Amino acid sequence: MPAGVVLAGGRSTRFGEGDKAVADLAGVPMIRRVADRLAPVVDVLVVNCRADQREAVADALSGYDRPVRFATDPDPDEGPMAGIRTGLREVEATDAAYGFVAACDMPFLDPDLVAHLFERARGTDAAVPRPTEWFETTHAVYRATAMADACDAALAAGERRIVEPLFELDYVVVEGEELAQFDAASFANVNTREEFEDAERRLRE
Ligand SMILES: Nc1nc2c(ncn2[C@@H]2O[C@H](COP(=O)(O)OP(=O)(O)OP(=O)(O)O)[C@@H](O)[C@H]2O)c(=O)[nH]1
Ligand SMILES: [Mg+2]
Repeated sequence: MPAGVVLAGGRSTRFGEGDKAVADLAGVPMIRRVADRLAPVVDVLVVNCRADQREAVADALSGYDRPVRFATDPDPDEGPMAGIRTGLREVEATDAAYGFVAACDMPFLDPDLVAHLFERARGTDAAVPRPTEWFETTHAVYRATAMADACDAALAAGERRIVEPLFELDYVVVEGEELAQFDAASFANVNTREEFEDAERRLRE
């Protein structure tokens, strides 16, 4: 019974006016697009956001196909690693052992790739794609307890890079040919207005 975790606790500073999580992207709030792409492959969705975002996010997700649980960081603005920790703690409160963690700004997520990551994570602590030289740590499956514990330790040590807790885990990397069978757009994320408009054009094609 896997879970999805959507990180939405950021301030969208590059985006500018408004919260990109709930911005209307070609007729659908961006976070709803992410949630809809996850619906076929998760049983429950955890949304990590600040308390002041919750009402707008709940609106954006109203009528969603899966149960939605909100998870709010004890302190806001501690960065995405804190969001992963908080989201995965909420996953622990469900009967899911694993969570797929995604940023709220990835409207082209490939559900087949997410399903594949769940499969590859089985028996390990994480399955992380590496389409380039970088690990896609906000597009990865984690064993909830293992990663949440590792994030807590990293945060306590003042570390902010998400690869640091990952490197404490027993993880598999999905790359090369194995990754090539899936849609590379899955990793596309929207930070600026320009990227937002590009995504709109693509969705309207
Ligand atoms: N919980 C939590 N999540 C965060 C934080 N900062 C970023 N995120 C989330 O992490 C993901 C990737 O972050 P960014 O793409 O940088 O988003 P952002 O920080 O809102 O945007 P910028 O202000 O332009 O950097 C997004 O889904 C954000 O919502 C934070 O301080 N706390
Ligand atoms: Mg940021």
